[in-house]
Amino acid sequence: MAKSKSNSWNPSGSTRHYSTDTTQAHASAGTGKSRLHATAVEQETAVLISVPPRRQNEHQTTEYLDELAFLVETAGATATERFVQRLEKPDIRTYVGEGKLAEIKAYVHHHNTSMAVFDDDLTPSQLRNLEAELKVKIVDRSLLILDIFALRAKSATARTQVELAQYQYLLPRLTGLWTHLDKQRGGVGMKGPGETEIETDRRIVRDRIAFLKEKLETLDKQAHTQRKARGGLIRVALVGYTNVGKSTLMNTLGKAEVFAENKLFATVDATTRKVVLENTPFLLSDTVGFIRKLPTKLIESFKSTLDEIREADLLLHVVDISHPGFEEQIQVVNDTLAEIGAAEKPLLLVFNKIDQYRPDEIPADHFAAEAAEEERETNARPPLAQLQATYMAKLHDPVVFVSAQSRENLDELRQLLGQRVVALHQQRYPYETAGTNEAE
Ligand SMILES: Nc1nc2c(ncn2[C@@H]2O[C@H](COP(=O)(O)OP(=O)(O)OP(=O)(O)O)[C@@H](O)[C@H]2O)c(=O)[nH]1
Ligand SMILES: [Mg+2]
Repeated sequence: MAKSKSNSWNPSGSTRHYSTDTTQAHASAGTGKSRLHATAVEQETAVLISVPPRRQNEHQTTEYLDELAFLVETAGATATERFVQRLEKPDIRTYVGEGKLAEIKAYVHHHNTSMAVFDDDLTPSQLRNLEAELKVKIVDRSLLILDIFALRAKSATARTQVELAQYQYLLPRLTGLWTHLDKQRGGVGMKGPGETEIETDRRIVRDRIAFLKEKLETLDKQAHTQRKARGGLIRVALVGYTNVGKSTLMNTLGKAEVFAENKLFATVDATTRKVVLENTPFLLSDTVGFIRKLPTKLIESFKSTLDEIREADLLLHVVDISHPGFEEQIQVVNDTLAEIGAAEKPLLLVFNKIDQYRPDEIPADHFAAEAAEEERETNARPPLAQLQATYMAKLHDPVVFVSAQSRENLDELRQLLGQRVVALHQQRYPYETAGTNEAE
C-alpha cells in the first residue's frame, strides 16, 4: 500500500529550502519557492532499483520501494520506474546482473532519466561501474538520506553533522565519481548544508573533514553546558520512525511551533520545550526520525542530536499505526535505540494516527475468509482494542492510542505521561512534596 503523497511539487532538484539567509529560513520547505538560480536543472527523474533478500516477501518489497520513492520525492525528484531483481545476493560488480542492467540502461536512455537510485548502499567500485555503464547519476541509500538531511538541517550543529557525514561518505568514492557528468552537477546527491554545492576535491575534502570535526567538538561542549544549565528537570524525548507524527505531537503537547510535514525527515534538528503536566515541569524534546537501513556512519555523525535521546529520562516512542509496516518500524526503532545505547531507557509506547487506521474486514463468506487468512498472516490489521490488549500484555505496561491530528485521546496521553514524569521526579527528588516541585 502506498503512503499518501504530498502534492507539493518541487520544480527544481537543486532548490535550496534552507539557507543562512534569514529571509529564507522560514520553515516552508517543499514549496520550491526559494530558488537561488533561475537556470537550475529541470525536475529530476529517477529509476528505483532493488535486489531484495530472499526472505523478503512481495508486500515488503513493494512497501520498501514505496518508501524509497517517498525519499526520492522528499529529495526533490520523481521516481518513474522500478526494477526489482531476485538474486542470491547483489552482484559484486554492478549490484544487479548483466541482463537487468541492460534493461535499466535501455529504459534510462529512452526516457532520458536523470538518475538511478538504489535501495542499498553501493561499494565505491559498484558506484563507478554502474556510472560507467548507465551514464546517469548513481545515488545509493546513504547519499539520498544525506541529501534530505542537508535540505532539512537548520541549526549550526545539525548542518555541521550533515556536512561531516556527507564528506565522510564521499571521500572513498571521489575517484571518478560523476566525472563525465560535471556539467550536470547539482540536484539530488549534491546539496550541501551550506550555501554552496559540496566540494569534490580530495585535498580540500580532507581539510574540511578535520575542520568540521573540530567545530562539532566545540559545539558539543557548548550544548553540554547548555543542557547542564537546564537544571534538574526530568527530560522526555520523542523518538520513532520518520513521519509517524512526533513533531505534531510535540506541537500539541508542548504548544510549540515545530515544522511537521508529510515528508520524510521533516525534523533533523532536535527541539526542546518546557511542558508542565500534573504540576510538574519537564523538558520535552523532538528528535530526528529513524529509518530502516540507516547507515551506522550516519548515526555516528549525529551524535550530538542523539545525545538528546541518550540523556533522556523517559522515551515516548511514537508509532504510526496506520502504516502497514508499523511493527517492523517498531523493530527498526528498537534496534537503532540499542545501537546508540538507549535500549534500556524507560519507555512509553504511543500509537498515533488512529484516525487513519482501518482494521481488516472479516469476509462473511467462508472461502473468502480462508483466502484472507493467508494475506492476514503477513499483513494483519486487527481491531484497535485487540491490538491494544496484545501490546499491553506483551509490555506489561500501558500503551496509548491517540491521534495527534484529530486530537483523540490526548488527555489520556497527558495523564499517563504526567504520571510517569511525576514518578521519575519523585524518584530523583524524594524529599520534595508533590505539587511544589519547581526544580529550576
Ligand atoms: N492522519 C493523521 N496524520 C497525522 C497524525 N499525526 C501526524 N500526522 C501527519 O503525519 C505527517 C508527519 O508528521 P510529523 O509530525 O512531521 O512526523 P515526524 O514523526 O515528526 O516526522 P519526521 O520529523 O520526518 O521524522 C504530517 O503530514 C502530519 O500532519 C495523526 O494523528 N493522524
Ligand atoms: Mg518531525
